[in-house]
Amino acid sequence: MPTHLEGVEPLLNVSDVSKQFGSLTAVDSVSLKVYPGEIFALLGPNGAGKTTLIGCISGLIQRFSGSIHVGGLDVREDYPTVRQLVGLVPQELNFDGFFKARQILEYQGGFFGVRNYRERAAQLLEAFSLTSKAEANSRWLSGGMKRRLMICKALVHNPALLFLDEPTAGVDVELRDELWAYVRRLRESGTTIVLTTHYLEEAEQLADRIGVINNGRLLLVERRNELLNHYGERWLQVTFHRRVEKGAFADSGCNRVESIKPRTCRFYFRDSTLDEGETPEIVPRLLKQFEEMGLMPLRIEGGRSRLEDIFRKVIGEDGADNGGGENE
Ligand SMILES: Nc1ncnc2c1ncn2[C@@H]1O[C@H](COP(=O)(O)OP(=O)(O)OP(=O)(O)O)[C@@H](O)[C@H]1O
Repeated sequence: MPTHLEGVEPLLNVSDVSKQFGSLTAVDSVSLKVYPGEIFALLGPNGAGKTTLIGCISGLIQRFSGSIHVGGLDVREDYPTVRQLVGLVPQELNFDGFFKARQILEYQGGFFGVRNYRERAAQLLEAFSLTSKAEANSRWLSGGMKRRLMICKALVHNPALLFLDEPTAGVDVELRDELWAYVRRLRESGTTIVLTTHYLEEAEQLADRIGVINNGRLLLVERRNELLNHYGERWLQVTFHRRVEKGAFADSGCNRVESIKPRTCRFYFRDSTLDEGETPEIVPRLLKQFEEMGLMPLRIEGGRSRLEDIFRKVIGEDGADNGGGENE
């Protein structure tokens, strides 16, 4: 459990859930807790089991083993109540393009028994900058507007927990940034969000915690910064005034050293500083070593591994554990 959430009841509690499709195990013994107010990203390659897991949680899939509770209620035994707590934005369009944007939201409100469904629809159209399109046939909306309308539709009944399945799949950079801004605003207004994504940058930008899923198994769940620090490395790339072999740095104390060019080496090290601006303690030691070796650094650049590198590492380790190696 994240330390800042100790004592807080999880909004979503998935316990040892498995789902088979014939001989295929799409979700394999997954346990997961999501706490109120979080953005949780479920990260995994195609076919990892993300959509199936969301289907089990949101009630679309009823036959699975294990248990799932939302707000303390069992998703199968208390389905009608749980359905009111959950909103789902699927990957594909889920409205009839011949209805107007306003109608889609009002009908959805009616379906969920929202008393003031007209006001609610108008409020959502306003919040998602769709008021001017309220009376437009939804099939004529732009791709970004359609995505926003799908989010509105999932929010009509004011769910506590919102699932976004691949919210920015196939959208351009501008629209992606716009959708991210909406997701952040939703969280600020108190909605707990679980999103699935292939886009590592999306998880890196939005999520408080990240779960990595592969072949139906949840391989790890960590706070974003901890994940970066645990699996990630920082590096320092130094261009010297003369050629130098990476072997010359065997005693540098780094995890590894790479030769980038004849005069340029990259030094990788683990670092526990969370703050990007902090200088890791190995840096002054390296600089001293360069001086002792008579090496003059002409150019120094720094960076840290991105979530993408980490994802490859975790999935690669999983492949190795399973005797695979496809991802290595
Ligand atoms: N109704 C179904 N019948 C049979 N197999 C299914 C069914 N739904 C999903 N699967 C299989 O279960 C596995 C997990 O699929 P799922 O859609 O959950 O993956 P995903 O992580 O959401 O993938 P993507 O990122 O491509 O959407 C896949 O091998 C898929 O083919």
